[in-house]
Amino acid sequence: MSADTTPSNQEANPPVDGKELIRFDKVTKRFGSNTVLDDLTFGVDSGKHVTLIGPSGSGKTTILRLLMTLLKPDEGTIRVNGDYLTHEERGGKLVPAGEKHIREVRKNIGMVFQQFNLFPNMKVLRNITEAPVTVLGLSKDEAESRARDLLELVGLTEHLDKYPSQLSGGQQQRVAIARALAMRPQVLLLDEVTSALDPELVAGVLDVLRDIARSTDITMLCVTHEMNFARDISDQVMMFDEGHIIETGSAEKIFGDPDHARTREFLSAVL
Ligand SMILES: Nc1ncnc2c1ncn2[C@@H]1O[C@H](COP(=O)(O)OP(=O)(O)OP(=O)(O)O)[C@@H](O)[C@H]1O
Repeated sequence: MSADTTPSNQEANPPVDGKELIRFDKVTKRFGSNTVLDDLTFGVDSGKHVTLIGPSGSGKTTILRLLMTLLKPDEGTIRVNGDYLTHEERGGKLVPAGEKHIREVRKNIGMVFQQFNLFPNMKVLRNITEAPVTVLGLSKDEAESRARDLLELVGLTEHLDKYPSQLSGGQQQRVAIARALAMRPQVLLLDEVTSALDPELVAGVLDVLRDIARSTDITMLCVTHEMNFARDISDQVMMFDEGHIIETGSAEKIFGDPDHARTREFLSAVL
């Protein structure tokens, strides 16, 4: 990692607003000569539902992948709940984070992908209990009780004994949502979770997510092309274009009366 990615030691115990859960500070991400995120700074408050919108290739998924530590920023820092994702404090100094630190921070973050990524050789119940048992150290009984509650929430109680291949895409995606929530993360990242579904299965998955947004205090970061869904659940919408957030505001503001011409152009193409 280059020196300029290391925050100054003065920032080792940064004053993080009690309500702020996620903070990107001057984050730049490049793939070769392609600068995908350019000196990006933003924060997300705890409990908020934030939707990232913008043209294809504008860097939305890259934000989620950075938060999952599937990618590392070339410059800048990312904090979740005050903890640096890519650095840790050792002997009063901030140094590049080790695997253990990254695993700890990651426990706070759940992600649901476009492809459901379930374990094909495990039944539904085990798909949901596996990580709580192996990563969090829950007993099998505790994990199963948590999984049963979540299966009820996503409307799949009667399918707990099936393999993923015996379920529809929409049902598999609802299992993936339950699996992410079983870790009780503070943040749920949703990356185009309905894009791979047949159109008739989309509504069921979005309804489950609407329910979760309404009934839990989880912080959500959502990349979606489903603009009606975005309008329904979002406390805040961020419009991305070429690696920058060009406009952000309430769903009412962004969908109803955006300031930026690029936002109007984008929305008129997708709405
Ligand atoms: N692993 C990678 N290697 C090289 N380039 C990448 C990689 N991942 C993403 N990119 C590039 O980064 C840019 C931003 O991609 P990203 O997936 O974040 O965009 P997006 O806004 O989510 O787009 P979409 O709406 O199409 O999913 C694109 O130009 C993409 O080709």
